[in-house]
Amino acid sequence: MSNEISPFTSFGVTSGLGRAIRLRRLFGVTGRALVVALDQAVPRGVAPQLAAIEKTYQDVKAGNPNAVTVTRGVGGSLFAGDPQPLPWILKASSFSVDFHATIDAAIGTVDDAVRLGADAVAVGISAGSKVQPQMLEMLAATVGRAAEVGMPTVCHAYPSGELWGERKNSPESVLYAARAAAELGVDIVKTWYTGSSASFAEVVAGTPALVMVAGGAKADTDQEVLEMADSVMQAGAAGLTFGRNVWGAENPTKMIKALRAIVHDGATAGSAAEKLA
Ligand SMILES: O=C(CO)COP(=O)(O)O
Repeated sequence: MSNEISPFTSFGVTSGLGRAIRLRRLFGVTGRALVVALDQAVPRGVAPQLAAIEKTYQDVKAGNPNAVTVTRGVGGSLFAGDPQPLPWILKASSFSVDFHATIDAAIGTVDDAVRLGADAVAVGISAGSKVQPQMLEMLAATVGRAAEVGMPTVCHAYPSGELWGERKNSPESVLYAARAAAELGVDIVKTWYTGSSASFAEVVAGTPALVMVAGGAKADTDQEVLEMADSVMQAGAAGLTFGRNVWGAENPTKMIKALRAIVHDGATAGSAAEKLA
């Protein structure tokens, strides 16, 4: 046996290789990703497209996003019979429609993510909520366990707490939420768009993690969705995690292809719109 030390020598017995392989499945070699979130039923209600989750998943899959985000129940039902499932992120916490919009509760674990074959585990925090400290504890515990087993972590970090007052939705509040998640050691931070490329570039610059953006409420037109995506990528983000503006689009498959062109091929909103035709 050779005594040479190779860069791969210890990877077989550490969690580092597992984390690296999973991140590579999600972000390829470019470090960019388009993720489609299908986890809104518990926090936002059962939209018709989420009720018909099997069809919606097939439409999404046909657009070839880098991954989907789902809860363990939906993941179990979608992927068990799929010979070639998409890479996926387990949503392991949730807030609750209308009643508890600023409290994320644990609804899954890092060990579920391992058992179910997920490529990352996602937990949400509502920054500025009265129970922010408890959510930070949940996130810290998730990051700690994920590090032990080589599972990348995602934080849906929103400044949705009731304590912001007039500063809610401000670029300052978005930076705070994103930065809090990064401070806890999260790999991927997903947060709200700030409304302009310049202000979002400050969020990216102040957040030492891969930064992604949520799509938010359904936009009036597809073009608005593409313009937001273009502006987010111009700001230096690692990608998009869009839900309602993808599965709620008239043609989710075409919307994904248009967004892919922006995220992966550097297309502008104008040129990507050709893929919607
Ligand atoms: O990741 C998301 C929800 O978990 C993003 O969803 P929306 O794009 O619908 O805001």
